Amino acid sequence: MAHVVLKDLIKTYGSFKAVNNVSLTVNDGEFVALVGPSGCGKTTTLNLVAGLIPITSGDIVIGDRVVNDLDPKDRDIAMVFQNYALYPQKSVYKNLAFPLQMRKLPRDEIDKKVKEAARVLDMTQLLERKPRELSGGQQQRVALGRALVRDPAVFLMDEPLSNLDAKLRVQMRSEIKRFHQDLKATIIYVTHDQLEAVTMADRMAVMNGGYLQQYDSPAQVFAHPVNMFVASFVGSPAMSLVPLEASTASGNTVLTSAEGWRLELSPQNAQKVARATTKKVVLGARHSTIKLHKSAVPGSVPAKAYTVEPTGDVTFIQAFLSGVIVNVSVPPTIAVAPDEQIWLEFDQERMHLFDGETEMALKAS
Ligand SMILES: Nc1ncnc2c1ncn2[C@@H]1O[C@H](COP(=O)(O)OP(=O)(O)OP(=O)(O)O)[C@@H](O)[C@H]1O
Repeated sequence: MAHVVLKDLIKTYGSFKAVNNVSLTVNDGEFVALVGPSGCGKTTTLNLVAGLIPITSGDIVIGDRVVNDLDPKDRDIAMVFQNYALYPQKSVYKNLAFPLQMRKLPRDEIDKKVKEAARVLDMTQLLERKPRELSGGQQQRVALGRALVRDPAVFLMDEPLSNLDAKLRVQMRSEIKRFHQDLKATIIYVTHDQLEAVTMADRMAVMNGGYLQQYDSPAQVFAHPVNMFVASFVGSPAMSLVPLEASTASGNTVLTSAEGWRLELSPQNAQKVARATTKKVVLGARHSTIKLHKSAVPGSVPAKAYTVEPTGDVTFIQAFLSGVIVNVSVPPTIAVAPDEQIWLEFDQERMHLFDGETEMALKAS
C-alpha cells in the first residue's frame, strides 16, 4: 500500500475550473472519502489520480513516484466503478483471473490470488457462477475482488454502491469498511452521500465548486464545520441555519431576529461573534441540540411547528423560526401538532455561529 499526495491540483475545461487548487495527502492505509454535491469535482479529482484524464497543473504522487505523466496501467492503482463492468459470459473465477492473465502471471499464482480474494470477500461458493446469476451486492463484491487480485498500491472507488438498493447499500458499506480494515488498504472513495463518507472514511474531503472545503475526520467535520456549506452538507437532517443580527449593549451580546425576539449569548459565544466582519450572524444548530418546549422558558425563542414526522425512535419536527425552517428532534412521547406554537432552546455549548458575509465559522480564538 502507498500514500497519495495531491498538490495544487487543477483541472480546467476551457475557462471552467472543475478542480481548483486541491491539495491533500492520503496516508498509507487510510480510507479517504471525496464527498460533495453533484458537479463539485470529486469524480474529476479521482479520474486525475487514476490518470484517466490529464491534469492541467499540479502534482500527483503515489507512493514515491510523481505519476503526472504515467498511463493508468503504470500507476499501480485499481478502480471500482458504480457499474461493475463484469464480463457477462465469464464465470466469477474467470472475471477475477482475467486481469491477471492479461499480465501473464503463471497459472498457479493466478489460482492462488483468485482463491484468496474469494476467501477475503466470502464468495468462494460463487466462483463458478456467471454474473447474471448473482445479486447486485454479489456482483459488486466480484468487482471489488477484481480490484483486489491486482494487489494495487491504491484502490480508487467511484460511487461503488450507488446501484444497490438502500438495504444492500448499508450492508456493502460495512463490507467495504471491513475490507479496508482487514487489508489496511489505501482507498480513495467518491460519494455524494455524506452518510457513506461519515460512516466509512478515516478522513473526508468535502468539496464544493471544485474547491476543497474541509479535510478532516468525520467527527471533526461534524463537530467543527469550517463554513456554512460544510455545516449544512454533513449531517442528517441538515444543520439548521438561522440568519440573525448581533448587537452588544452593557457587556451583553444578543442575537436579534427580524421577528423581534432576542437571544442572549454565553460569554464564549459572545467572543466568537465579536470576531465577525459584520453584524449579520448565522446561528447553526443540529436537531439534537435544540430543546423543544410547549411554553416559554428563559432563553427560549418562539417558533411554529410545520411538519411532524414520527420515525419510531424519534420524532423529527420542522418548525418555522424567524422565517426559516429549523429541524428539531423529540422523543416519540412528546406530541406536537402542525401549526402548534412551540419554543426552542438552543444549547449554547453546541451551537455554531457563522459570519453572515463570509459564511465562515466564527471561532473564539
Ligand atoms: N469533459 C468535460 N468537459 C467539460 N466539463 C466537464 C467535463 N467533465 C466534467 N465537467 C464538469 O466539471 C464539473 C465537475 O464534474 P465531476 O464529474 O467531477 O463532478 P462530481 O462531483 O463527480 O459530480 P457527480 O456526483 O454528479 O458525478 C461539473 O460541472 C462537470 O459538468
